[in-house]
Formats: sequence, C-alpha cells, structure tokens
Amino acid sequence: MTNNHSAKTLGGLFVVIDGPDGVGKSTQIENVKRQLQGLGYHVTASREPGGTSIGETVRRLVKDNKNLPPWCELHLIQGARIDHINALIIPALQRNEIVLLDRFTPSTLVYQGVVRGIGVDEVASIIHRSSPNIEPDVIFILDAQTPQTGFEFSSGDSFEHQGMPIWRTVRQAYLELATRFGWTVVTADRPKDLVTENLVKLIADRLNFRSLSAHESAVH
Ligand SMILES: Nc1ncnc2c1ncn2[C@@H]1O[C@H](COP(=O)(O)OP(=O)(O)O)[C@@H](O)[C@H]1O
Ligand SMILES: Cc1cn([C@H]2C[C@H](O)[C@@H](COP(=O)(O)OP(=O)(O)O)O2)c(=O)[nH]c1=O
Repeated sequence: MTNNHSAKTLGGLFVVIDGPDGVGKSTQIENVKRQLQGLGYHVTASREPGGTSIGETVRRLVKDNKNLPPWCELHLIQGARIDHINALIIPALQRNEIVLLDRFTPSTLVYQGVVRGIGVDEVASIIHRSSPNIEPDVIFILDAQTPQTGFEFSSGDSFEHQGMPIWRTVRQAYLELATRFGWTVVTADRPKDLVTENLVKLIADRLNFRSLSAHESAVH
C-alpha cells in the first residue's frame, strides 16, 4: 500500500459498474450520471483503463494488441490504475463527489486472472500490494444472458475478437467472483431505463447510509 486513503475518510461515494462486454455499462454510466446530476450531486465519471493520459495510452495498447504477454498486460493496467486513483479518483472524492467508474479491479481479476490465466489470487495480491489503499463503496456487476442486441464484437479488440465462447467464460467468472468478493449483481436483461432506475435506487440507499446530501456533494 502506498498511502492510507479510503473512500470513507475521503468523503464522496465511489461506485464501480463492471461486467462483460456489451451488457450496457457505458450506457448506464451516462444515464446514472445524468440522473444523479439531476438530483444535484456532483459526479465524476471515468473508465479503466483510461481517465488520465497514461490510462488512455494503456487503453489503446491493451485493446489493439491481442498478443501482449499476460503479465505485461496486468502491469500496464495496474500501473495506469495507480495513476488514475491518485490523479482523478482521490481528488474527486476529496471534493465530496460521486465517482462513477466504467470497469475497475473486477475486470482485472476476470480478464487477467481468469481469461489470461494468471490466477485470481495472484492478481488480487498484486492489486492489493500496489494500489493506493482505497476501496469502492459499491461494485455493481451488470449481468445479462447474452450481450445486448445493439452490441457487435470488434474484430480488433484483444478479448472481443474471440466472440461468444470467451464472452460466456467472462460472464461465468464475474458471477463466481461476485459471490466470493461481495459484488452486487444487477440484471441488465431489461429495458435501459429500468436498469438505470434500479442502479440509482441502489446508489441512493448508499448515499442515505453515508448521509451524503446533494448539498454536501456540491460543496467544493
Ligand atoms: N438494457 C438495454 N437494452 C437494449 N440495448 C441496450 C441496453 N443497454 C445498452 N444497450 C445497447 O447495447 C449496446 C452496448 O451497450 P454499451 O453500453 O456500449 O455496453 P458496454 O459498455 O457494457 O460494452 C449499445 O448499442 C447500447 O445502446
Ligand atoms: C479495466 C480492465 C479492462 N480490460 C479490458 C477489457 C476490455 O476488453 C477492454 C476495455 O474495453 P471496454 O471497456 O469494453 O471498452 P469498449 O466499450 O470501448 O470496447 O480492456 C482488461 O483486460 N483488464 C482490466 O483490468
């Protein structure tokens, strides 16, 4: 661990939306962000890999290179995450904002730990030892039987080019690890607006629990 921050001492609320490709994560990040802003909250939305110039560079590297050695991929992604946490996530939480992330450590446990074969315990250990000490308040895993109808597998993407067989492995890994790590599985096989409504309600429960009002979130 490199420092002792946690979302609880920083303020704000740290929310992750993760899950397989094409289940509607990006759609929900946008919709949930808009709804929370409508309620008066300040929201920082970001994605992994990404969110900073280092993160966006790593994103291109990982998405464009199908044959990166697994450990190289893991260290690039985790390195970008450290920068993302320090440069973007911690400052937003210090401003009492709601941070909404499209993918975070669950993706690394599933893609590098399971799909690339490094092992979940090994990846969990690397994440634990190298991350700034900050945990999401809640991790949602969007789950659907298949990708949404509008989704098309990209032939250039490092994982998507392998199509449905890998997609099913990824889905299964998210479901199994959700039980182990206490992630909240949210059904995404429904109209977008109903998924958003459910997510906003679950987030509102956490905001009430943390007593974070829109006024406090807006105070910088
Ligand atoms: N609940 C839903 N029902 C039907 N289509 C959806 C739903 N959520 C998202 N989509 C569509 O599915 C496609 C993939 O959604 P996207 O948000 O990009 O997924 P992800 O970020 O998980 O890869 C998009 O065309 C989007 O409009
Ligand atoms: C965050 C993260 C992402 N990834 C992969 C999963 C995805 O294939 C890719 C990110 O792409 P994705 O978020 O699905 O973006 P898009 O909707 O533009 O395709 O990075 C990992 O392998 N490990 C990680 O830790």
